[in-house]
Amino acid sequence: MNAPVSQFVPEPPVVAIVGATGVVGREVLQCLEDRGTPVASIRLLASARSAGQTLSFKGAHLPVEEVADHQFDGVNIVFFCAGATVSRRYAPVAAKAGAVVVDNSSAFRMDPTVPLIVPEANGSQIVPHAGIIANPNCVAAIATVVLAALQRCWSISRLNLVTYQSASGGGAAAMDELRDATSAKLNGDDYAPNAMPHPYAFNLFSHNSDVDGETGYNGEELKVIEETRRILSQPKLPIGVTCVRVPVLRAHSIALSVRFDHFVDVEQVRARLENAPGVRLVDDRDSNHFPMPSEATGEYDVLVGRIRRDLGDPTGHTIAMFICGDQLLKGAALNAVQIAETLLALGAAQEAA
Ligand SMILES: NC(=O)C1=CN([C@@H]2O[C@H](COP(=O)(O)OP(=O)(O)OC[C@H]3O[C@@H](n4cnc5c(N)ncnc54)[C@H](OP(=O)(O)O)[C@@H]3O)[C@@H](O)[C@H]2O)C=CC1
Ligand SMILES: N[C@@H](CC(=O)OP(=O)(O)O)C(=O)O
Repeated sequence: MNAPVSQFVPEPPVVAIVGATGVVGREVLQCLEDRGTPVASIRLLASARSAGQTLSFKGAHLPVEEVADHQFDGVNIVFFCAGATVSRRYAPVAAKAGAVVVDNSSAFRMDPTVPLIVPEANGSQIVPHAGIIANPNCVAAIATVVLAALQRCWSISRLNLVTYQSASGGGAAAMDELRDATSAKLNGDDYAPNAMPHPYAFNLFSHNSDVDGETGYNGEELKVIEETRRILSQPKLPIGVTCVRVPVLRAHSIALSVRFDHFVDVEQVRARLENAPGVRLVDDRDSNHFPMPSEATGEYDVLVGRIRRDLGDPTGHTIAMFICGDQLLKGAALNAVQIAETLLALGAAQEAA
């Protein structure tokens, strides 16, 4: 699939966001502004439904236009945030026009010619002239920030994850549904689920992706397994995972058990994570204060705590922990912007050489 563009990304680049009106697209725009990422100009693209709207960037009101092939002419970096179907249709067009594509969808993540990147884990795999770079599934992205830090010290032999995924993982429509269904329930009104398959207010349910009839795993779980293996470069790593949708508006949580090849001291794990890039320790046993979605929301770092030996493994080789990350940021927009910033740094280094 990948036909790498030949030139380096210039600084400041011309940027486009496809799906700019969605929850991820809006966060990409906000991240670019908040981080002061160099940008020459920005083209905001979405479906015909949103053409004519405006979004604000650094105090200016920028128009949203309908995506079309010609919109990628002269663009250096395109963030795709509009789902796999749109990425499959337009990402090759953008790459062919000379842009580097940072794709938030699942369309190309398992294509061996497309790098699948979490900068803290495998950022060194970013090549300055890649045509398409894939941004992972949000659970895989958040988990691998923590796992890569551990993997650099100790070899990992097995993983088990249980997720508690927020409405924001389902996009703007799922967030609206959680708000509206909760308000209806509190008012004693009926509410028919629409964006989600089950009642969302004061309830939780197995992740809303399709279930594979043979394995019993749903699509989200299979993505977490495949993508985590790929990012960690451990293609056969045994991983068990159960993904659950919970009535939290924003930020995903993960109960994670990591089995190592040998005995690892809990304090060493804590010390390692305390100094890991993109990670913040929230691990206060005395006050029972551990990671929570309410405290992860809006944060760039992944919060980690409840670090303890997993008593379910009689060998003592397994460490359990609890993680919360704002998946609209580290699981999507922030990760994508970090990839773009790395491309700019590589281009600048090349120019200086
Ligand atoms: N939400 C999350 O936590 C994460 C999401 N992702 C990925 O990011 C992508 C976007 O998700 P999210 O922001 O949550 O979704 P939203 O539903 O909030 O937004 C979807 C966006 O895509 C646009 N869009 C839809 N159809 C088309 C089309 N035919 N042509 C052009 N634009 C279109 C919409 O535009 P319009 O307003 O005009 O309808 C809107 O801007 C998906 O690929 C998702 O898998 C990845 C990691 C995490
Ligand atoms: N992982 C998101 C859904 C999503 O956007 O997944 P992906 O980017 O892997 O298609 C969720 O919470 O449901």
